Amino acid sequence: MTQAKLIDDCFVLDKDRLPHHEAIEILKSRVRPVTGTESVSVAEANGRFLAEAVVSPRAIPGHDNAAVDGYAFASREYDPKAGTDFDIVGEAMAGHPFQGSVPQGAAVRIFTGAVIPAGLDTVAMQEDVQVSARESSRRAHVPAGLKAGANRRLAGEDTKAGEMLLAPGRRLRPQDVASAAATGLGALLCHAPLKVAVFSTGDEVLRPGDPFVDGAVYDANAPMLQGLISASGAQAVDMGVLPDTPEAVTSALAKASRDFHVIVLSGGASQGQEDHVVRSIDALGKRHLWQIAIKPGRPMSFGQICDCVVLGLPGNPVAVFVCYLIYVRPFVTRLAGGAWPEPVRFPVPAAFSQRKKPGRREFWRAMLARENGKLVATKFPRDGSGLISSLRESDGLIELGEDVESVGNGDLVDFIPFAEFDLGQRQTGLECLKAKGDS
Ligand SMILES: Nc1nc2c(c(=O)[nH]1)N[C@H]1C(S)=C(S)[C@@H](COP(=O)(O)OP(=O)(O)OC[C@H]3O[C@@H](n4cnc5c(N)ncnc54)[C@H](O)[C@@H]3O)O[C@H]1N2
Ligand code: MOO
Repeated sequence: MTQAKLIDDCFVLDKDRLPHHEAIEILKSRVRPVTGTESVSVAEANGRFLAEAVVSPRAIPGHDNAAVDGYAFASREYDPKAGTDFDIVGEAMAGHPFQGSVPQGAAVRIFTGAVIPAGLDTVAMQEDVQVSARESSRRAHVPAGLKAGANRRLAGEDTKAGEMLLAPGRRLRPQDVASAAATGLGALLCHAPLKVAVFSTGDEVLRPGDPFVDGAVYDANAPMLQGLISASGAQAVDMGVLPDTPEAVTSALAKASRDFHVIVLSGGASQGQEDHVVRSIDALGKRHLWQIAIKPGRPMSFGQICDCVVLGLPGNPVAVFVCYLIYVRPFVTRLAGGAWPEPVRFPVPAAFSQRKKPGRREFWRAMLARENGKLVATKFPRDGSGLISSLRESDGLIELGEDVESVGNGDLVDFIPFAEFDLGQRQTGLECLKAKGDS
C-alpha cells in the first residue's frame, strides 16, 4: 500500500507563493504619503518626516570669525619668517564686535566666535603670543610661522545662502534639525504623524499583567509592534486583543478603518478555521496580497478598507518582527511621508554552515562576533518562529535569496544589523565584542 505523503513541511507550497520582490513591488506601487502637513517647531521636528525642502536663507557662518581665542591681525603686515609686533587696539568678543577701524600695524584681542574686524584676516592663538606693556599701550608679539588666514572661519564655509539643506521626505535626525535651526528657521513644515492601530488576535492571548490561565500566552506582539512603529516615526495606538470570531474581527476592523491610516494585526493570518483576518479584509475591502514565499512570515496579508491600509501579520513573534522590518516598516515610512528606506546589507563571512530550502527568501537571526580580529556572523542556533529569545540575543538578520541552497563556513552573507532599522544595538553584543577584542 502506498501511503500519501503528509505535508510535514509547512513551506512545501512555496513555489505557488508570491516571490519577495513581487510583494515589495506591490507594496511600493500601492503607496504614497497619506498624512496632511503641519508646521512644527524646530526642536519638536526631531524624528518627523519633512514635507518641504529646507533652503538656507543665509550664509553660515554669517561673518568671518575667530576659531580660537587670540589676536587678530592683517597678514599683509606680518612677516612669517621673523614674526611681527602689533599694537593691541581693542577687543572683539562673540556677540560684541570690535567697533571702529583698525589702524595700520595694529591687532585686536579676539575671542572664539567673534567677528574678525574689517581689514584683518588671521588670528594668532593666545598661547603663542607674547604680550608686553609699553607706556600706555600693549603690544602683541606674533611669532613666525603663521599662514595667512590661520584660525579664521570663513563666512559661508558651512552653508551658502540659498543652498538646499534638507529634501522633503527626510526623517529628521538631530543633526538635520541642528542644520535647519542654524539657519534661523523656527519651524519646519512636516507631515502629520501617521496613526497606526495595533490589534492582537487570538482567544489564547492575555494582556501582560493579567493573571495567568492554563493554555494562554501573554501578548508579546502588541508591545513589540508599538515599539517598532514608534521607531519608524509613526504613532501606534494599542487596540487590545480580538477574540477568534469573524464578527469581532470584522467589526473592529470596520471601526478602526474610519479612525486610522493603518491597521496592523498579529495572529489569525493563516488558513485555520479560527483565522479570520484575511476573510474580514475580503469582506470589508480589497486584499492585495497574501502568502509570500519567505520564511518566517509567509502568511502575511496586505489590503485596504476604503483609505485605510490593513497589514495582517502572523501570530508568531519572530514572524511579526521580521515581517515588520522587511515589509511593514518601509511601507509605513512611505505612507508617513518618508522615502522607501533600504537597509544596508553588509557582506560578512559566515561562521557556520547550514542548508537552506531553495525557492523562498529566508531571514535568519544572527549575532556578530570577532574571530582573529575579523567580524563574522553566527546564526542563532534554533529556528523556531516563537523564540523571542532569538530576537533578544541577535544583532541582526542574514538575508538569503531564493536561489541559495546552503551557506558554508566563510561564505559572505548579507547581514543587516538591527541598527539599520533604527533599533539600536544589542549592548551585551558590544560588551562581548570588547571582551573578545582583537587579541
Ligand atoms: N496547517 C498549517 N498550519 C500553519 C501554517 C500552515 O501553512 N499550515 N503556517 C504556520 C506559520 S508559518 C505561521 S507563521 C503560523 C501563522 O498563523 P497565524 O497568523 O494564524 O497565527 P496564530 O495561529 O494566531 O498564532 C501563531 C502562534 O503565535 C502565538 N501568538 C499569537 N499572537 C500572539 C501574541 N500577541 N503574542 C505572543 N504570541 C502570540 C500563538 O499563540 C501561536 O502559538 O501558522 C502556522 N501554522
Ligand atoms: O513563517 Mo511562520 O511566519 O514561520 O512563523
